[in-house]
Amino acid sequence: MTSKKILTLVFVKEPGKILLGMKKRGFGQGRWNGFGGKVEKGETILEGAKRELLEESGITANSLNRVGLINFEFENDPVILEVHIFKTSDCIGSPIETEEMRPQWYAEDSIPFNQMWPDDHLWFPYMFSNKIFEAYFLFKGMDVIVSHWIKEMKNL
Ligand SMILES: Cc1cc(-c2ccco2)c2oc(N)nc2c1
Repeated sequence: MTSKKILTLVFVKEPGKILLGMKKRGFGQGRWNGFGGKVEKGETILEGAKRELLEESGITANSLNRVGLINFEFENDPVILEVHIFKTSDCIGSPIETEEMRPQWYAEDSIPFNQMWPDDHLWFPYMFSNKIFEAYFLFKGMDVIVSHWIKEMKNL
């Protein structure tokens, strides 16, 4: 019997560069990623994404664009992570380090994929080319992708 945990990921974009955060503790610690986390009771997924971006980076998004939906499954784990991916270039504030994340800008052509989740290099091209996508990844542990698919969508 599987269950779903809904999470968000927000990527802040400026021409030619992307803001990533080094996760300082908890799930995904030691990897660069977007900003996000759980969706709380009583908030929409969009509201949760904006809240997590502000909490983790100090940045306020005036608007977010939905770019992808990824389901992550782990072998021998009934909880599937349903991760809603957003992108924004319409923000207020400069990134600050928080307890959760250490922010850093990266040029689009020098993203530290070797210090990120192993799926990222597979779907980042969809995000950069403004292709809305849906994806599924089956993990064995935290580092090995057993199987996956990615498909471009007209909308989510
Ligand atoms: C298995 C997995 C989980 C996440 C995640 C957790 C919280 C938000 O996202 C990932 O994020 C990325 N980029 N790859 C990921 C793989």
